[in-house]
Amino acid sequence: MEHLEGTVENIIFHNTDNGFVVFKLKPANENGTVAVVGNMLVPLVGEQLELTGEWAEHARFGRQFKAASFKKVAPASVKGIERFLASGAIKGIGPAMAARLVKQFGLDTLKIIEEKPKRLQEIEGIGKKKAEAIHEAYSQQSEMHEVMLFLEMNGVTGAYAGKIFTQYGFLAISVLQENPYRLAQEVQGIGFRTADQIAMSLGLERNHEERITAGIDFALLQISQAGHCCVPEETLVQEAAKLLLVDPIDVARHLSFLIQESRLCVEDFHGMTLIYPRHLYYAEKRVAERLLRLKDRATQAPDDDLPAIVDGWEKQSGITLAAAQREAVLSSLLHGVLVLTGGPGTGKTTVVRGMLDVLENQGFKLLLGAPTGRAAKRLSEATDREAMTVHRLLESTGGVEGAPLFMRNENEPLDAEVVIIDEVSMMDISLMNSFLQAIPDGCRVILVGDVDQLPAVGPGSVLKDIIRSTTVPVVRLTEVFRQAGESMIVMNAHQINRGMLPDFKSSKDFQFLEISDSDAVADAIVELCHEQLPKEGFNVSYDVQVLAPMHRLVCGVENLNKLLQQALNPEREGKASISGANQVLREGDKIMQMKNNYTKGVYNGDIGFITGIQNGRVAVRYPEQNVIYERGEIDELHLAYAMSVHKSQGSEYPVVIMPLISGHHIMLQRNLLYTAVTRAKERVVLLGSKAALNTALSNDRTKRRYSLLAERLRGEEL
Ligand SMILES: Nc1ncnc2c1ncn2[C@@H]1O[C@H](COP(=O)(O)OP(=O)(O)OP(=O)(O)O)[C@@H](O)[C@H]1O
Repeated sequence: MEHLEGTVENIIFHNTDNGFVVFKLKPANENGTVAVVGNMLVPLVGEQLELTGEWAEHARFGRQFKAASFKKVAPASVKGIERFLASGAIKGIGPAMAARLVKQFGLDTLKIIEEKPKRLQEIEGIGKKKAEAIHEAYSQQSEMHEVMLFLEMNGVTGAYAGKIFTQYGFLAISVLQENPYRLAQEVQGIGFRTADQIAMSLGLERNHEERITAGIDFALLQISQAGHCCVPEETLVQEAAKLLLVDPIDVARHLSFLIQESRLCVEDFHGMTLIYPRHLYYAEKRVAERLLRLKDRATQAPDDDLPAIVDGWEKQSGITLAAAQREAVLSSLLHGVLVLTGGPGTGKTTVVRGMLDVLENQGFKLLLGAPTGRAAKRLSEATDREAMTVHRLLESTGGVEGAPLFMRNENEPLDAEVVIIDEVSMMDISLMNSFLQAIPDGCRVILVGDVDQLPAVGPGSVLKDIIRSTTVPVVRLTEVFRQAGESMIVMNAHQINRGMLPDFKSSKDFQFLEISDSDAVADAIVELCHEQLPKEGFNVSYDVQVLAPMHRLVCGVENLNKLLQQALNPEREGKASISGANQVLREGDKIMQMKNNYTKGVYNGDIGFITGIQNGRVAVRYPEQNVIYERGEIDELHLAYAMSVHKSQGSEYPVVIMPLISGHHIMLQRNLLYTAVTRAKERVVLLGSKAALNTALSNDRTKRRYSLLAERLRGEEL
């Protein structure tokens, strides 16, 4: 790290969203100026700064100083003070007035403005009112700078300082002194680790109770991000102690306190103490309560000869239902809650169509939904009826990640007598809770999904737990109705689901390209996308999806995206681009929205294309709408030439390409491969080693997620 001291000459560029600023600095004891870049509150012209950072060579702008942190030095010379005041920093003082002020008060000018504003009236043109106004404006400026200085001194640099100041304004110092961990809860973009770093530099004790609380919260957050609703007490204590570097006994003691205060929830189950974050505890409990209530409350169908209704439908549609399929349609007429599960080609769609027809015939008002836009679209196409995302169904009105706001809830329930949701394996416990709260008593709920798919990204294994509980009617379709010749993908998906080697020989619809070296696998994927598939008539942007088991390594999502971007949408004169976290986004790129943004109406997993980039703003075209992202929001976007299998859930693509390499062994699981393969409609190309394929096939130890939904549904003593 190097130091640089000097006076700010002028501001060249300033981005208000992320605090990025470029300015010219005149170094002390040197002629000329240098360019400084960094993330910080915009300095004032004439201000003297002490910067720490490093010199760098910019391809277009040449040598510049990249400032990591800065410290303000009060202008020490009369000239410095005059420049500072002349810069317009203080409302009411321009260059002429600045000159008069320093002429009169010299080095004491700032002190007089601050402490003896009455004396300002000694200057011609300054009356009582104006003197007060100058004093006021200066105090405000200095207060802000005091906050910035305080943050700087405590190791909070650039963008963070800006965010903290934006959130708390002049209260920032007291918030930080009281409980710096509030930042993790209240300031977007600041997590536990940053807040902890600030707290440590403020001298907070390792064992401080706010620190331990924050550590426990963070450990719980990580655990829920791994898919669990709750966690055994010992695991939580160990995790938090490791994170905080404190004695587990202290964590355990504090945990008991948090439970006593009802800030966390607890459940004892077979001698095991399970800890829940409050929202997940209530979500799980209410999902169970609601399902049990709705189960037996369905309004009866007007006709009572139910088998005759199904017979009538078979005749009219020309389809003879298999026994399980028939049972499913009948059950939809009988029960308040019904689960329909089965793999590809087992007739789920056929059965749903049957259910819709018979229920509609009985006069029931129906609604259809699915957790993602893509899945809703497919459901709508397959049933010739309107289908919406669950978020739209519930009339999402914003809110933030983890705390969405829905217009539809127990007070304002959905106007429906039957609601059918497809791809339910993707619904986490929170969304299921919001959904069930909006179902009026008497309304039927039909949950359709493939329980062998990967579970939801969010916490819980709702579909699996409901089935496991055996308290809700479940129809499981196992017979495959597609012929081998008709679809090798479906046949092979079932082979994979049974842990058996797929058939790669019979059709080019399902290929395995054996390549042992990871770099060669990555190259082959690019070649397929860039050369071969387009030659065969595929539109790679729309028809082909590369899925990877992991983010890391040569064949991980990140690297494949870089390689594919280079090949499919290379840099070109006149094509605008913008740098984000670990990626460059370019006009024409295929991108994915990475989290639910309720305000913009774009959701985790939505795919779009960048249509323009201007002044740090990115325009994206989604199938349903165009959306503008401000500079500070572009981290919500990620290149999507390649994506993780998890993110592909609920979508289907003509062609799926997936690397299978040993380096990804921790992620190679049967349900991951099964989920990937079942995304494809026309062709699957797997590339990699047989060993990796075998690992994926044989590993069916899908990690059990901690949840007590099944037990609650069974009414077990907890
Ligand atoms: N009882 C049946 N008799 C004859 N054909 C059937 C029957 N049930 C389903 N099929 C046929 O089997 C194929 C798969 O059915 P369907 O699309 O309903 O299954 P699915 O479970 O929704 O599959 P996917 O998830 O792959 O779309 C379709 O061509 C359908 O017409």
